[in-house]
Amino acid sequence: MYLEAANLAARRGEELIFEGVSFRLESGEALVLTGKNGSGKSTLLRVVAGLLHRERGSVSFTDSHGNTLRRVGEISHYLGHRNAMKSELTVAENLDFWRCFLGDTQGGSTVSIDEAAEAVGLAGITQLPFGYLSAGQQRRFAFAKLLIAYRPVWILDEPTAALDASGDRLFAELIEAHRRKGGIVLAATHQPLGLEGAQELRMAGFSHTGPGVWA
Ligand SMILES: Nc1ncnc2c1ncn2[C@@H]1O[C@H](COP(=O)(O)OP(=O)(O)OP(=O)(O)O)[C@@H](O)[C@H]1O
Repeated sequence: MYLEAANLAARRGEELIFEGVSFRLESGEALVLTGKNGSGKSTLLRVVAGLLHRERGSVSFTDSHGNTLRRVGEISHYLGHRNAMKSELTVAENLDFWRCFLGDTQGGSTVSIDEAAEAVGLAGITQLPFGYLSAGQQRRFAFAKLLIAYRPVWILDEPTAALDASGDRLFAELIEAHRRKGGIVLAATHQPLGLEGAQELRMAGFSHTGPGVWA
């Protein structure tokens, strides 16, 4: 499997945010987007996920023969700045909603809601309303969403925001486990995620971004 972006450009309002962005990730690979506030990391993630219109270029998910498998939005998890959970529903109700909504994509394994809670270090509190939880606990359960429905591509925007040191390590281990099973990861971050052999794409805003942006 390959996740490929070719010559992408995106606009927010009247402004061209970046252009000429290309990358190609194979099963098991990770690409980390870095760069200052406003440099376009979230915009690029949302364009790849199909949540924002692209000005130019293409995004594809293909097999080794170049055949398009599915649209990227259908085979990816997108974890944005916001957790996309309802405060008044319990954690279990939120995760159950997401599992039904996302369905399952062939080719991988999933875990139960209780197992996902345990995997993010929060077993036993899934009956609490999501809104009762601390910011770090909420982020952990937002991440649990990635474990209950299989998607080969994980698109993560500041995944470790609000986490303590043990949460950082936990998320890194979960991401690495996903990669070992052939998953692909695209993540924006301001702090090192500690991902083995990850490539880096430094976003520099429109004036500097071009085909030679690989660090
Ligand atoms: N809805 C919007 N309408 C217009 N401009 C926007 C909108 N959202 C973002 N922008 C602009 O797009 C540019 C890139 O924003 P983006 O959120 O992609 O940056 P970022 O690198 O993810 O920043 P941060 O590190 O702060 O999260 C910024 O200049 C921002 O002001």
